[in-house]
Amino acid sequence: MIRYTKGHGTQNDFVILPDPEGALALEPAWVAALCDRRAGLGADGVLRVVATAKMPGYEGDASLAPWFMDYHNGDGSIAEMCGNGVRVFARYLADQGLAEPGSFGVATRGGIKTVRVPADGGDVTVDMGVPVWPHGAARIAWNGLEAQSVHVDMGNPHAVVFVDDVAQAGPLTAAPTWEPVAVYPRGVNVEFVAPLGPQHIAMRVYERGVGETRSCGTGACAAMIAAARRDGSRPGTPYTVDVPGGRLSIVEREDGCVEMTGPAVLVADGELRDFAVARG
Ligand SMILES: N[C@@H](CCC[C@H](N)C(=O)O)C(=O)O
Repeated sequence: MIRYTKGHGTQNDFVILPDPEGALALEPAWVAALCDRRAGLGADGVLRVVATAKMPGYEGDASLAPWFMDYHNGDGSIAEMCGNGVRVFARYLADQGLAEPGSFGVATRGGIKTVRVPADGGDVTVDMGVPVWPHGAARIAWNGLEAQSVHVDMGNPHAVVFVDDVAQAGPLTAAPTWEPVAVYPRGVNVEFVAPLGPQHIAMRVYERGVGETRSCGTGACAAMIAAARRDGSRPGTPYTVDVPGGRLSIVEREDGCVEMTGPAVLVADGELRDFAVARG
């Protein structure tokens, strides 16, 4: 039996799989079956909890971040970073006694992220590092519409499209396309961003490897950076990003790092049966 915990950050939901020895082989089809909302547990992605020292290919200093967040999208593909995921992962480590509440490092494919987990169960903050902006631009097409995007790299790629109202994005049931194709050789997450007030934006997202989700932490940071550049805001100016699943507070610090704060909730613990059999 494989133990799991289910959690979410602003309704971007994850199955957390503790695997300290790195013994589980997460085949893409198995991950996709687990994340299937009818035949599986259902989730936007999987967070495997592996001791950093046991993570093949990881070359960083495991003493700085003893736990590695092995993130997989709901379709089984692997992404470099997940901003909501790392906050939920940090909550899990503190909840399980694998890390002391307070400030600690989490190893990810996008480098070590420093998180702050309050002991009282309050919102979790993550230092997302320095965004790369602008990193090219593309013409995004979706639902018969087209617009120019701003590319912001948060460790993973984001195309931010400004609209007057996020409802204009329409039903995001199919992946947006882009031209020139070479701008995003590994695919891209597309954020639709509309103003709500001073330093306050709304965002909907079509996530690479998932589809439309209720929130995306790296996407919210990319949206905030694109909006702050467009507004001419100075570092240190806090922004509020409303997503369908809740609210995130984001600030670009004076040192250039982006800090994101929001809820990180654990909702259930359980044991998995054999999904290969259950699905067949
Ligand atoms: N939901 C995540 C982002 C997950 C990865 C993304 N779909 C990608 O493929 O880059 C977040 O909260 O950042």
